[in-house]
Amino acid sequence: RISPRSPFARTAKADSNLASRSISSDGGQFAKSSYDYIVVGGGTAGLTVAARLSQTGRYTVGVLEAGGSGFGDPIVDIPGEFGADLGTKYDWNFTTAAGKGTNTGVPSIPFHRGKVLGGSSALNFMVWNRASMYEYDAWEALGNTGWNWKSMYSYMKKAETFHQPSQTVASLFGFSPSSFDYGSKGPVNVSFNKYVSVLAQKWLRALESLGIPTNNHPLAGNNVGASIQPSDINPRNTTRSYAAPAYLFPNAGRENLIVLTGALVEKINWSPKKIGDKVFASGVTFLSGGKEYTVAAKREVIISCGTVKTPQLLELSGIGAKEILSKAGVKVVVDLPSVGENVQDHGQAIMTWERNDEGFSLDTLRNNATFAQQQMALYANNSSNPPSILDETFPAIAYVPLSTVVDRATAKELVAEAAAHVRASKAPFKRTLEQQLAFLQHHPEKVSQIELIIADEFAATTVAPMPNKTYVTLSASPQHLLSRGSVHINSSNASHSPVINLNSFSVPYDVQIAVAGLAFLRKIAAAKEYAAIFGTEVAPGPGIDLRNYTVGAGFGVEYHTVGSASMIPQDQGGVVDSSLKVYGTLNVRVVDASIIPLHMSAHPSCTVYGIAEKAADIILSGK
Ligand SMILES: Cc1cc2nc3c(=O)[nH]c(=O)nc-3n(C[C@H](O)[C@H](O)[C@H](O)COP(=O)(O)OP(=O)(O)OC[C@H]3O[C@@H](n4cnc5c(N)ncnc54)[C@H](O)[C@@H]3O)c2cc1C
Repeated sequence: RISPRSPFARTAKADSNLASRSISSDGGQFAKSSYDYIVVGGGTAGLTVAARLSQTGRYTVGVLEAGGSGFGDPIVDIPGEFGADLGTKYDWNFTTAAGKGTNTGVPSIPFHRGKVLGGSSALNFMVWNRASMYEYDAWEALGNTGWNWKSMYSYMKKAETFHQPSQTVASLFGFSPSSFDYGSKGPVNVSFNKYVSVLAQKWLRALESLGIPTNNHPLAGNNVGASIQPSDINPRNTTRSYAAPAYLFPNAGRENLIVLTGALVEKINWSPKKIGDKVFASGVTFLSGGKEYTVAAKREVIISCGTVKTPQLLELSGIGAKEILSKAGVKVVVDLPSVGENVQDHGQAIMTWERNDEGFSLDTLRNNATFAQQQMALYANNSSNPPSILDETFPAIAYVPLSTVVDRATAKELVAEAAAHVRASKAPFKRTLEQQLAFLQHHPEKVSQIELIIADEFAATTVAPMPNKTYVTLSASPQHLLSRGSVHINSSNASHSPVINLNSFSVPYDVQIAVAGLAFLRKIAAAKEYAAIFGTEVAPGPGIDLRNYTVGAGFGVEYHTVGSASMIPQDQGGVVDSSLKVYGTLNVRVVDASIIPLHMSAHPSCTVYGIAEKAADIILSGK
């Protein structure tokens, strides 16, 4: 199935690039060469760093990706199909561990990660945004010179090309973006939805009526307030602009960039030579077509497997806590106890209502086959008048401080509770908690604690949608949980999933924030702008205890996992240094969302591209 508007459906050049030897599934052929850089994982960060390293022409780059290509598949390409590729062959289909200890009762949930060229950028919901400047500056304050807002802003801009919305779209949203806030020459296309739902049209006014100011520059270093946000969508053909079409397909003809799909890397191989007590990677071992191969790296091995598989690969290669490795039967190469620790995600609690208005929503695609066909025809024609509902994602978002969702006295009590937790914490990551506390104490109105989103569809997990009904969903997502989770191996087999312990609500403070956010959603539902739209609340529904719902049946996360190979000084619990080199190694780096030491109030993909852009410059500068 090829999407009617696949970015490359009609370009002979791209087809010949794809057919060229640059992208293949022939493991034997791939292993015949050695590469200056081997990049493990052809996902968001992996394809970015591979494209930039090969761009110079000086180096050969070999990328090993476990998944295949989603090239032209409508469930990947069509924005309004977001979510349709979850649970498919493009997904690792992990499951989280059920909560234990103080987290008891939090259920195990499906945990999605991309297993496809482009990785999770092919699966995500295309929200394109950045956190506040304070949150990036906190990475530098943790001991990472040069990792600050100024630098990250320029690298995030380097990754993107911004497209202005049409006048009609801008006036429907009630918002005119400034192109100065964005980049103009990068591979990822960033634009505003062409289809503007009635919910999004009323968003800014509804939130203003609740005291949340409109922010017209949410991607320029201050994200607090209600805003209309862009998505990583190519407006020329309204297709997802993700790492594969942005960084790989246009460069797939490069002789020095070779990509192997269907290749599961099992471990890093070590040279017998050491320098001091540091080990040197000679290459990797991988499985392809049922056979095992080794391939040599002349300069470096770069791990870009994402927050779940990166710590797994490090541990399978002998880098990790010796107790965990020994238990799984893996020989210790570098005893680095922080691998797989410091895992952070954004929690997510949602409320769904039946709609009283007669309008369409994304639910109508499910309810009405004629409507679905009409919308697909509009989509295939790239119609802008009227636009197709399949052009829609999630433009209406707000980032808010604690003072929005609780009164001043409660906010003060919550900050005191957070401070007590941080003071008592003995975790090696105490400094990350202290930085987090500084957000609450020193920048209470400038660093957002909760994200609010409105969605034009049913999204509840505790009940099923009724046929022929349409729905509206609101979500509240705590952005700075104090809880920390882990990802570790319990087997030496690379095909087995690691144990994902999100541990999301193990600190009572986190539960209170999530519940306060959830309760605030009812205020949005009651805003006069939405009076004609919001009907009966179907989830959680009247009478359901919000706390039990948040940590029980309604538990969810935003799949924004970071931190499992944190960039922090080694004596404070780090896995990589500020040049992204793994401690104890001479030539292994991690380049992906795992290195983020402290979570931010943003959807991470824009930041991950920025990290990979910066990493390429660090590597090329010889650091
Ligand atoms: C459902 C969902 C919704 C999301 N929504 C948004 C959103 O709207 N906006 C946003 O900004 N972010 C969103 N995110 C998060 C964002 O997509 C990720 O943070 C980001 O893409 C992670 O990039 P990465 O490079 O770290 O990992 P990935 O992009 O996941 O790349 C890792 C790659 O490594 C490969 N790999 C792993 N192990 C191996 C191995 N052993 N051998 C070979 N290959 C391997 C994988 O198959 C994958 O291709 C969402 C994520 C999900 C899952």
